Amino acid sequence: MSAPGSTAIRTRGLRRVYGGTVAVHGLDLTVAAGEKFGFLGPNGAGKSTTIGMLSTLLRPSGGRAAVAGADVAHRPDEVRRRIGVVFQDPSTDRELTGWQNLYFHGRLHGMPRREVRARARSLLDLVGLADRGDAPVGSYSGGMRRRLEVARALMHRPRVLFLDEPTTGLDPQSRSQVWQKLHELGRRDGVTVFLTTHYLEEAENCDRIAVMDHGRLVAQGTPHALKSAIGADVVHLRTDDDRSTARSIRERFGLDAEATPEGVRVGAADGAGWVPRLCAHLTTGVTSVTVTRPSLDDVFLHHTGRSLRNP
Ligand SMILES: Nc1ncnc2c1ncn2[C@@H]1O[C@H](COP(=O)(O)OP(=O)(O)OP(=O)(O)O)[C@@H](O)[C@H]1O
Repeated sequence: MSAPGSTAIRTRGLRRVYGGTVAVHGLDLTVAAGEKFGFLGPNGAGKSTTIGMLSTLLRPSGGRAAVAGADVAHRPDEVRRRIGVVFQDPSTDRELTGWQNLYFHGRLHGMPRREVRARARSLLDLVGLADRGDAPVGSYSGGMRRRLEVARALMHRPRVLFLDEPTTGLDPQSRSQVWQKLHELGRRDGVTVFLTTHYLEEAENCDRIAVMDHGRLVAQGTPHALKSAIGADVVHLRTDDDRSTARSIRERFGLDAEATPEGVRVGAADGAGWVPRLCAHLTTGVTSVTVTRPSLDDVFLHHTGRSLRNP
């Protein structure tokens, strides 16, 4: 549990070079405690390298990073005690039961037996595996194994959870189950979640997003702000009198409104927020309103030239 308003992750000029390749160029990132932070980028952008440095598996070539209050280069053991990590490839032991996987992880972290038992049961319950805890992991589905990995990463009560593509390869139902559990965790324990993903709906679920390309940060903000920044929403209206409605919108709001054969078309920065104000102003009858927003895929395409779905 972290104090509200505190910083969970802070990097300044963080850099990693592999031989002649600069994988991460001077990254400046600040993630608040309790945030769900999405780290997006095309293949090879430097996401895994960044997670590797933040989780102390890779030594930075330059710059600084502090995670859960400890410096990754100077106090890596402290960082490790305070974080949980779920990697792209499953790493739970298939021969052991779900409960045993959690138990051994807790013991490895020096937790007392009694606490480990109670915590393992409660986490199995949290991730919806209470009735399968005594079955070997080899008998689990992909989604169940993923949820077990999240539970295991949480055993030692980390303050920051790193998830590298936590739901890749899962069906939509398992993905939404994993997400539901992550939301519950955020609400219950205030754990900071830092994740990479290629799924739009997962990115939408984040409080804030950073987009990385070629080792550099190219955009960051809330999903809403990022979408608003790349262009206006389009508001379509069907009215009793499209011409006079379009004129009235232009005069009253100074927006680009046009009467078309399909109705009135208006460009507005925050369409959904503007429509109530519009309705309060209009004297003509409105029969329908549609607001079309730029998607996060549009944001990704705008900043990286590639689609998030097909990086
Ligand atoms: N061990 C390594 N040795 C040399 N180059 C590496 C190594 N690991 C990564 N790189 C290079 O560093 C850059 C960043 O790779 P990284 O794996 O961090 O990207 P990523 O955004 O996580 O990509 P993906 O979405 O494919 O996992 C790439 O150019 C990659 O080829």
